[in-house]
Parts: sequence; structure tokens; C-alpha cells
Amino acid sequence: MTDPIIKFDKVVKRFDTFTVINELDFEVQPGEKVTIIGPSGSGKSTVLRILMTLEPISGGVVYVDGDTLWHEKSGDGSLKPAGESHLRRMREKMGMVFQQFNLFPHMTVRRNLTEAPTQVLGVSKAEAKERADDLLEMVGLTDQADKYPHQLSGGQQQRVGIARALAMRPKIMLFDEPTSALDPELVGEVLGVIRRLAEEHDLTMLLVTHEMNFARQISDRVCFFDQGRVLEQDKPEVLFTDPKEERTREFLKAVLEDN
Ligand SMILES: Nc1ncnc2c1ncn2[C@@H]1O[C@H](COP(=O)(O)OP(=O)(O)OP(=O)(O)O)[C@@H](O)[C@H]1O
Repeated sequence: MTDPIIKFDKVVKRFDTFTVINELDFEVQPGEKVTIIGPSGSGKSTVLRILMTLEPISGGVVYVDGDTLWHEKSGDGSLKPAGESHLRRMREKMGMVFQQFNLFPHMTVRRNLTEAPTQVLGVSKAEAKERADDLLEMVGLTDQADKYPHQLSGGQQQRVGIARALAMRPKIMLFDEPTSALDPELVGEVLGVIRRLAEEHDLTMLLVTHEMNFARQISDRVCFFDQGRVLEQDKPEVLFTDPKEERTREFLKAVLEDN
């Protein structure tokens, strides 16, 4: 087995006295597609936000791509809280797709894709444009490149969100309920893009979703979260048909009846 590209080692996250992530041990292998499912409030989104450096941890250590995320080594080899430049360097390894798209509203679709590569990575304008146009073709939005986000449907905006994250050439893609803000008829086009990404690329993907059928189709592994821990995890064909834990069974029964 190779070294994990993501590793949570006894990670704790508290908001005041409320413990959201509770001594979490969790690993993802390079290229693995992992889905996190679980009840509302179980800490699923918080795991992604910790990885994207949007939410600091209260305890434990997170490793990404062989380096500590929220810590850096001091001169004597001990770990100290990471400074801004370490966090920035680590953040560049990851791209995140948010529920609410989070596009830059005052920029065209193409500019949404070229802005960070030119400003953050120092990619030339010509190369960034070429990369943007390739990605827009991949998500089927070549003809929307000069429009502004508000001129697009939610499904199109989310496809731009995916392309924008990919424009930074991340090693890891994080998806936080990418279809939950969409009208039902627009969900399929976004899941189609994610499915294609999963099938055609060796990107590591970590997804939080309520789309159980989708999770079943694309995941190498599904993790059931409960109270800030992984209660149970397995290949989708096992977890969805023969869960071991009562809590997992109850959850799946409730969500699958809803669908
Ligand atoms: N900034 C914050 N301050 C205080 N509490 C927070 C904050 N962010 C999240 N929480 C709480 O932490 C818990 C876990 O939140 P999180 O968003 O990770 O859950 P989730 O499993 O993704 O849930 P959902 O499926 O509803 O999105 C929730 O109870 C939430 O209210």
C-alpha cells in the first residue's frame, strides 16, 4: 500500500464547547475516489473545510501529500502551527467545489478560470486562456466563455465551478454537496461531469454528497460519518447492501426511502 495522500491523525475540531470532529482517524490513498455520507451535522463538510484550510483544527495532525497541513516543523523538528505561506502552499494542492458555486460574479466565465492561475501560480495569460478553454470544452461550456455567472443556469455555474477548481491543477479535488443547491433537472449534468472526471483522471477525489446512487457508482470507498467519526467504511457495493452498523442501516433506510 502506498502512503496516503490525505491523513487525519486523531483530529479534533471544536466550536466553543461543541466537538464536531472527534479524534478522527481517516486516510485517502492517491487516486482514490472517496465519498463521505452521514446525517446532517455529523461533520462531513467540516472535514473538507479543514482540508481547504478554511477551518483550523483544535487538535491532532492533518497530513496532505506527505506534509503536515496545519503545522510546520520548527528548527528542532517539533511541530508548530503553520504560518500563512505554508498554508498557502499546501492549499494549492487542493481544489474545492462548493454547494453555492462561489464564482466571481463580476468576471466572465473564462476570467473566473484564468484569474487564480495567473495571479497565484504566475501562469502566462496565453497559457491560462488555453487551459481555460480546454476545461470549458471538457465541461461542455465553450459557448458560454464570455458570459457572466448570473447569465448561466445553476448547473452551468457549477460546471464552471468544477472547471475553475481544475484550472489550478490540484492533486486533490474536494466536492462539498455540489448538487444540493440545484433544481432537480440540473443535477444530472453536474454529476455527469464529476463522473467523467472520476473515470478519466487519476485525481484524488473526496466528495460529500446526499446523492446515494451517484456515490455508489463513482466511489472506490464510502465512509459513513456519525458524530465526527467514521463509524463504518467499505466499498460501495458492501456498504450500501450489507452495512454492519445499526446507525448506518437506519440512515440508509431513511435516505433511500426519500429517493
Ligand atoms: N462556524 C461554526 N460555528 C459553530 N458551529 C458550527 C460552525 N460550522 C459548523 N458548525 C456545526 O458543526 C456541525 C457539523 O457541521 P458540518 O457542516 O460539518 O456538518 P455536515 O455533516 O456537513 O452537515 P450537513 O449535511 O447538514 O451539511 C453542525 O452541527 C454545525 O452546526
